[in-house]
Amino acid sequence: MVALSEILDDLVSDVDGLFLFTPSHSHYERFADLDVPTVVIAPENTVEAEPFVELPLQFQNVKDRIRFGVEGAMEQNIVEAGDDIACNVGIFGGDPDSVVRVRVEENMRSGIYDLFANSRADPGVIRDVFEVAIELGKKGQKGEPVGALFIVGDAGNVMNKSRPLSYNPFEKSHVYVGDPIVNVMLKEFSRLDGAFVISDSGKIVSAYRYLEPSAEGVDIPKGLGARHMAGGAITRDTNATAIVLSESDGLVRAFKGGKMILEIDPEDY
Ligand SMILES: Nc1ncnc2c1ncn2[C@@H]1O[C@H](COP(=O)(O)OP(=O)(O)OP(=O)(O)O)[C@@H](O)[C@H]1O
Ligand SMILES: [Mn+2]
Repeated sequence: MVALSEILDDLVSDVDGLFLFTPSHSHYERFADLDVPTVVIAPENTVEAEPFVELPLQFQNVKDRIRFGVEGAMEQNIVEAGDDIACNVGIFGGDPDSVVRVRVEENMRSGIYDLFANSRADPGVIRDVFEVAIELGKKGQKGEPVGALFIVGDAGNVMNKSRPLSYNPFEKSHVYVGDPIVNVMLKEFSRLDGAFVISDSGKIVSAYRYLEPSAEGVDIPKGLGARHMAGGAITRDTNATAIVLSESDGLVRAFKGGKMILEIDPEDY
């Protein structure tokens, strides 16, 4: 007879680190005297862990969640290419229920961490816009699916590469994304054409912008239409990040540097 734990031991043997995703206090404490470095990846550092990587969204796709943690830890020089790590994540529900062994490699970088942490706009602004797009994707506009295009950061350059489709309802206002009232306004205006332009600090600069970026060298998945092309392309032409809700498939996608970085289904959030 062989004990199961002996065989599964391979999964964690000789790892260079343990990544704990959103552990409870008691779960975290069990690893206090561990002989390998422990990194906590969570929305908030409630366990006061060091090192810690802040998770802006509870990515439902486990690969996205792990990539975010690994890329964040690479950025903080906690791990490097060639390291093997064990990731303790919760797949069904919040509590960690699984162990995934990952070899850290430079070419596994998807840009998911960079998208939130190192965009022109503040990380909180990127997260707030994601939240609006997710909410809009879940509920639609009066029950009907709706699309929306948010161009976040580097607003001066974005304005220079776009033109108004209609009068700008945000012309003289000083309103910021993340404010619940503003989120209601964004949802209301999403029924109409064009893009929202949002500044680095989250100020809504304009609605109804028709983007006119050069689409040269833009690498976006086939099958996506003009909204996604324009959103993707403006992120190559400027330092903005684009967050796009598709009316046709209901997914939220993010583009940076002319590339699609992340794709999520609002129904999972
Ligand atoms: N260059 C652009 N700038 C701003 N908005 C645009 C631009 N091109 C298209 N749109 C907006 O996107 C809407 C949908 O266009 P289209 O169906 O071609 O895009 P799509 O990428 O297929 O998006 P969806 O998945 O939502 O259908 C248009 O009605 C328009 O409001
Ligand atoms: Mn379409």
